[in-house]
Amino acid sequence: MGSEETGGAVPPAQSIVVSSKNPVKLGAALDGFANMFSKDGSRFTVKGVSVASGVPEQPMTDDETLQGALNRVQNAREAEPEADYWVGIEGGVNPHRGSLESFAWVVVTDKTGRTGKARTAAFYLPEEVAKLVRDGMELGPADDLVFGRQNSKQKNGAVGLLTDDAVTRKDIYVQAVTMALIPFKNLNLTF
Ligand SMILES: O=P(O)(O)OP(=O)(O)OP(=O)(O)OC[C@H]1O[C@@H](n2cnc3c(O)ncnc32)[C@H](O)[C@@H]1O
Repeated sequence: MGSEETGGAVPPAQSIVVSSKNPVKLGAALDGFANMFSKDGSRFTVKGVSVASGVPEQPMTDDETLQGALNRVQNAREAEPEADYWVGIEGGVNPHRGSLESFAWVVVTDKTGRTGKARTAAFYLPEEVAKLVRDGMELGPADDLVFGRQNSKQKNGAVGLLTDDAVTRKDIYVQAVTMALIPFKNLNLTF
């Protein structure tokens, strides 16, 4: 029975602030929260803010990438203190057995300080892209150069280009946002 039928008030939407203006990250945050909480009847709004990551534009290790996501959450909270949740998403690469793997870290925090972290699935970059990144180019522009695209980082991303959209950048980010919300779904457990 819906709340209108019972005469109950519809609970207000909860606000999510994402520390980026990249539509891939905003869409992934909204879909991740909906995956985890829409069955509970929760509704969400999302807003993006541009904040510093505090790490290089192209994080080059797993730890640097996680640090960027943590810094973004902190900076988003300072910029928009009235939100219910803050989400930091940082894309990065990491050297692995002679190749470069690509992935992102997601960090979510709420007003109480409860925090969840998750890493996306990782995939290996082709040498044509990896060489440009090792030489100092960001992954987004390197993809655009190798694949002849424009602003692919705000569209299907490297993984979308490499899989012909069987898996997109947003797909792997949605899954990681959902997993980063595990501590918010299991309030009786310790994380
Ligand atoms: O505006 P922001 O939030 O910074 O969004 P961004 O797309 O630039 O993303 P990041 O700073 O998190 O990522 C650092 C760089 O790595 C790139 N990157 C990371 N993961 C990627 C992916 O899956 N596909 C394409 N580019 C990716 C990204 O485009 C940047 O050039």
